[in-house]
Amino acid sequence: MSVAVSVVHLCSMGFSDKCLRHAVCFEAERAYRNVIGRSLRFNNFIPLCFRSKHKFPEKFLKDVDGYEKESVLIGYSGLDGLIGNERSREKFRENLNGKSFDFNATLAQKHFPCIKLGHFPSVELYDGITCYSETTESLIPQIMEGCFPSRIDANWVDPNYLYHTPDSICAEISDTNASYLLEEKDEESTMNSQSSDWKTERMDALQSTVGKPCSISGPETQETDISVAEILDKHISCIPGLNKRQLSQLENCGFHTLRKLLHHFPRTYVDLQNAEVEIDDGQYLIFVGRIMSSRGIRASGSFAFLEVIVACEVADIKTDSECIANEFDDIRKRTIYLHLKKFFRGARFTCQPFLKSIQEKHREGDTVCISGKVRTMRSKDHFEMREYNIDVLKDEGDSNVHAKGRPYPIYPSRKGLNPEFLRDIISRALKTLPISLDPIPKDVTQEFGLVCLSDAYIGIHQPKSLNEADLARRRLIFDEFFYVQLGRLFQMLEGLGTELEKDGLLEKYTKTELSAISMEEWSHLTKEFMKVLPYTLTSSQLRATSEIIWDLKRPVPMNRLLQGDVGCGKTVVAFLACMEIIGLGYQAAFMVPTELLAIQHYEHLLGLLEKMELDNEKPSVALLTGSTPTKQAQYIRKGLQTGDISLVIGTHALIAEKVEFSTLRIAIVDEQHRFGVVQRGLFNSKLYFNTLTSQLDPTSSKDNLKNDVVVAPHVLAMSATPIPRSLALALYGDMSLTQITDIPPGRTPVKTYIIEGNEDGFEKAYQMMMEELDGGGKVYVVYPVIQQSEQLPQLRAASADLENISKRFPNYNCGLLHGRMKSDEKDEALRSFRSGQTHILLSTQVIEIGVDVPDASMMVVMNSERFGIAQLHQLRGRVGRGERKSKCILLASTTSSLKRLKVLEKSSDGFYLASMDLLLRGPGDLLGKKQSGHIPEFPVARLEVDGNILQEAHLAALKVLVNSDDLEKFPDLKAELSMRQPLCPLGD
Ligand SMILES: Nc1ncnc2c1ncn2[C@@H]1O[C@H](COP(=O)(O)OP(=O)(O)OP(=O)(O)O)[C@@H](O)[C@H]1O
Repeated sequence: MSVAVSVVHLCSMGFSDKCLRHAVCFEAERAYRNVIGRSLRFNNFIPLCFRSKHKFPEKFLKDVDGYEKESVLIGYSGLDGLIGNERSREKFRENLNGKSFDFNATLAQKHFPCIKLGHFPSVELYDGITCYSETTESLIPQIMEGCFPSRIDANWVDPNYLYHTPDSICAEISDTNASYLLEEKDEESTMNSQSSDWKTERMDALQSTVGKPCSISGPETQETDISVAEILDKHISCIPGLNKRQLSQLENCGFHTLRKLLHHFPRTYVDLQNAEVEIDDGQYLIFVGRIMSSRGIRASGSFAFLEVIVACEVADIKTDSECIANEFDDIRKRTIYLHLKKFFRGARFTCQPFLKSIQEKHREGDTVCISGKVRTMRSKDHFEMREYNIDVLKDEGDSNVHAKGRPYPIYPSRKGLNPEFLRDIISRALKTLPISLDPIPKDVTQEFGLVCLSDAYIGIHQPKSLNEADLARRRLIFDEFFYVQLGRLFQMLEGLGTELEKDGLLEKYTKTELSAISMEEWSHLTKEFMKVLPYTLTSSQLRATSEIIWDLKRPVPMNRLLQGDVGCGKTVVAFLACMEIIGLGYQAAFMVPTELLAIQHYEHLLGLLEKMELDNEKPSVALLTGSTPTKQAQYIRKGLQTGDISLVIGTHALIAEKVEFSTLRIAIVDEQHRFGVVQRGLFNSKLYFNTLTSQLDPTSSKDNLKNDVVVAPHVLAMSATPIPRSLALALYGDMSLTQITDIPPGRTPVKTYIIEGNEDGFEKAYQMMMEELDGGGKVYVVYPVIQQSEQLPQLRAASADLENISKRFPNYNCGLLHGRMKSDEKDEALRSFRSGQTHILLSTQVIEIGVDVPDASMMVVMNSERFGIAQLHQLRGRVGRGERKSKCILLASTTSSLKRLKVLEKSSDGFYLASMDLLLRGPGDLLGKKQSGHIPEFPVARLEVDGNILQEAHLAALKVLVNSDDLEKFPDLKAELSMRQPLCPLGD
């Protein structure tokens, strides 16, 4: 007989002789440690066996009181493992006497009120002959068919565990999962072609998950009568084998549902076979090794540190050629030692208990995967790492980890959850997913080349290759964008009354040519302005202008992002938009992040306007910055208030409280990512407010009143850098995205040279500078700092180098430009450079933003290792803006950075370089870690890299809505959408 005994928490099984025979569920409240054997944990069915006849369990249960809860996996294959104590073991055998034992549960309950009784039919688990997969299948439905009392229901032990020894449990779980999920699949097969066994098993698991049958017919169909949302939002208790403690642990970490758990993505993958790499000082590398020691060391009364030493075997570089000769057999290895260090300042960190606790976090002998930046130490083969991630791996020899060469997922930690435990739980959660689970209609996923959702989850958590992980990642990013787009468009459609209006809106989005306006319909002023441009617009510029003007003619305020690579000509598009607004009789404001840029735009515009023949219609333009003299600023503000000034270009000064407009109709924000969200918001909303108050002010000129003036201004944001927040805004449906994709004709890519900053390198750079100057070019020399510093003597400084460069190039004039100069000095420096008075401009990165000197043809960047790739791309964009062939020399003073910078030699594509920048920042940051590229709504997507997926997601959302604008045809999708983007009424 088997009895279901509830001793408050978990569950266990009955057994006969040394084999497990029966499942018996019980729950036990307390843990018990160190009574029998070293690792006997918890409530291992002791009370079951002896309660009435033996002193031992009584003692055992008594001792249990006062012990804290302990995590439980019952992993004893028989009595020997269970009872370490020889005497107890004998007694136990005597008692069993070959038969099933009896246990007086009622008596036990009386004695121990914590014991609760329930009934549970005997279940054959394992008789040593039946194969596990068969039993698994037969078990799950039986178990789940409501025969459990409800509390126990959620906590049954996964039968898979019951015949494992504790040490092998983790390995086995993953092993079974791996074979379950991957091995049965043909290496060549696609993610959709799982074997039928696998399918059946997943279906069974699903059945156990949702408690009702489903009708998944295979990858070709995705019909289930259970919605995807219903499956994904199931409580995690549906994952087989979780005990109460694990459940509450997971819940405490926010993993309440399958979805939450499955969305805990690996932060990176390690190819453990290639973790042995060439070591270069200053690089981010990944190693696998074994912990040699872990010590908490008190260095002084207020300073302590933790030092963990890890020994790793790496390929011996000197013998590389021999290695190749011997193929893989004889690769010579050497051992290197990584010293992982963490420092603690403060007296409280120097006490022994603290030091002991930190050193005990790492166990000697553990195999670990470490990623971080290495620094060489004095002793040979010793490296220091101060910023690192450390993950304990399964046994290095484990075939799962090493031999198969699969990417090994590394999870970000969550409230101290053991990553190994997380990996296993996720792996079990994956089993519960049905095949081809996907709320997005199949034709959409096919059209956009996406893997189905369930495969994406498997691919991200258990990829067979990095390619598979990448496909999965792409799908998950797509979803992140798709549901936002779908939600916004859906809300917009909901807000429209008639079908006609809905069709109109969808048409606008689907046929973008309808949302542009032909040039003939531009205002007279805009057309006149076009005539004075010294060049013809590129097709991208034309399309962008047409789209913007189309929006400007609508009563609804535009909210648009104009994105284009450095030097593609965004400014002129913005000027044309201003002309259109002014031509319609309104005002425009143009905000830029630096005074230098404001002046540049102002002068550029004045130059163009001067050429216009229409004297009466010429717009009045003003410049308003922090340095504008008070009187003049007052005058300008008055002009804006009365409407005498139709266009103002300025810096943050434009958002000052005092600035009011008469009829502001467009607010342009250049290099918008340079402004904070608050500043931009202030600009947009404040202008609106001021427009209103001006209108309500009885003293303001009546002539300036427009009927529709109480409308927020149109907003046009511009950015060269595909920066996250701006694109994120573009995502929210109400902000549209316009991209300039081509560059003005006649431009040649800037030729880039990466040169080591040693004596020879400088000599070479100076020589090239001389050639350029002699050929009539102008040169920027960019420095990381203004003044030499004692702390960083290796850095070249702009001010300090002025004399040196002037001496070097006696026939040419040098200028200096940096942020600490006064506004007029800066302006003068740039003006001289532009006019050709100075030929060499020594500058800091102030020139990075928007500075436009079209005939500047060469840039030399000192200590370029101090700049990011994306930043160097922006800097480099200051040259090559005219027809003259341009060069950029990046002098790098560390050898290790030369490799990193090489990417700039090869590419001038801003998006690509942004993505390389991310990759080069370190291997640990690819997924799931919040950093500059992340915003909370998009945990996987890197907006600066994944912008193209955004566009696709937008099209897909439209496609779905064109098919069914109320989503009634796609109930699954609607349910999923309401989970991800609650469908609240328009105007939330
Ligand atoms: N269609 C065109 N043909 C030739 N030259 C052009 C064209 N459009 C713009 N330009 C010139 O290209 C240069 C760069 O233009 P602009 O400053 O507008 O670029 P941008 O996109 O704002 O770049 P950045 O992001 O670096 O500020 C300017 O000198 C401008 O006069």
